[in-house]
Amino acid sequence: MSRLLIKGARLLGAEGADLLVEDGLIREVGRVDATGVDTTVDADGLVALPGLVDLHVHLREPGREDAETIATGSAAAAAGGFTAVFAMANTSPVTDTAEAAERVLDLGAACGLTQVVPVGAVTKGLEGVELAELGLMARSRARVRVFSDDGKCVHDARIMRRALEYIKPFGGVISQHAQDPRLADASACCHEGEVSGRLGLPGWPGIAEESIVARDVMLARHTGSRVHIAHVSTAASVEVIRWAKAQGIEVTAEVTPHHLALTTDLLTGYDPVYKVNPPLRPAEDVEALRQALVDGTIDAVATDHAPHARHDKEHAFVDAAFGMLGLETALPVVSELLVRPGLLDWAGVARVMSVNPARIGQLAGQGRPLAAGSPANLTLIDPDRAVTVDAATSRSRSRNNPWHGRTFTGAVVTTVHRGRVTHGTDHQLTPSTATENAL
Ligand SMILES: NC(=O)N[C@@H](CC(=O)O)C(=O)O
Ligand SMILES: [Zn+2]
Ligand SMILES: [Zn+2]
Repeated sequence: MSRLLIKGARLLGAEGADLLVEDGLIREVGRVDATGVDTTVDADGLVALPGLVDLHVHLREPGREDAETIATGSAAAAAGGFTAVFAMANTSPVTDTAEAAERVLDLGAACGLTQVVPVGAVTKGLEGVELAELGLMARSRARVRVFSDDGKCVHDARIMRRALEYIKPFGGVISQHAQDPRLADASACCHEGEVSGRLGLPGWPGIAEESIVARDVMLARHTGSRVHIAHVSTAASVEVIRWAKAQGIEVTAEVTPHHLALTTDLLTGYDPVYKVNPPLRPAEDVEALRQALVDGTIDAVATDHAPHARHDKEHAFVDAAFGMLGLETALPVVSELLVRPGLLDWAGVARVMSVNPARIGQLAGQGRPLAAGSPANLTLIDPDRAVTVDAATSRSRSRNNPWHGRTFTGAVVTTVHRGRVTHGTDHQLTPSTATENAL
């Protein structure tokens, strides 16, 4: 059995410690004797976090392998420090059956770079009319717990209510893409306000999100079941979620790195790389989202990694596809934006990027403390390393990266998934068996 030694990592709340990894588990933490070890990772000065977990990615397989595959998306995830990702159901065909979910699970396992967890559709074909096979997906080998029609809103209140009732017995959760299709239709592509007026772009008003968030927290209260709000983007959505949590309603929420950092005025150049759903919002919303993440109203950072092929993205703004890449840049953005200014410490990052998303998505082997007996899913971070984003070197098959050319301080150095190094700088590993482990 291969034995991996991680030497001198900064564990949360502690100084340098060694971690001995064997058979996919953390065996020892503290001062570890290096004899009989196959590979050593020098983690001097690096922060060790439980492996990052992303509740919201689009891997495009099956159906749009020209934009991303489970293999390229998994590689991007590993490079970004993620040991688990939830793959949204808006593929072609849609993940709306047990077989489809198992296929995604198996393709992910075959890659072995990160845990690929299929999200099940709420409605057949994401059409919003008939419930998908929620129970069969839950009972399948894929053990689906997160259901979402993401890309579309479950806008019919009766369907949403039935879905919440159905998933309650097995502790499932509905991740809602909150967009009232009447208040923000398919053409809406810019925050409705001064900028959309000036640019002549169809407006996507905050109320289209907030009204669904308000309805869904009431449905969660009524059913006693769990709702998760995907990519929250406005201050008023945050207010509703804060109120709902104070009532004890079972609601959780995520925010993307781009909604924490980027604002509407970036659209003035009509660059489609900034076209995303929900749209980038004004600075007041961005500020409210940061505060909500820091005070726990928003539980998690999720990337909504949304790769698109050039021929879908490089169009006039109104015609381009919605979405941007996120897996490889999430940790650097969070480090730069929240950790360096002192808004969040590394324990806070572990909470919003690992512990909470693992809990929301019901993943037993993820988001666990780095202690003896835990599965060896972990991420080593250099908090002082500067990285300049180069869209051309992405592991993703797509290039729609809104951070191209930006420099962030804080970088993922090594990712360990089930005891194997899935991402790492070669020179960090001792030469003897480095190649065997460094995929
Ligand atoms: N976020 C996006 O702009 N696009 C997502 C769909 C979604 O998350 O709603 C996609 O699938 O491309
Ligand atoms: Zn969405
Ligand atoms: Zn999405």
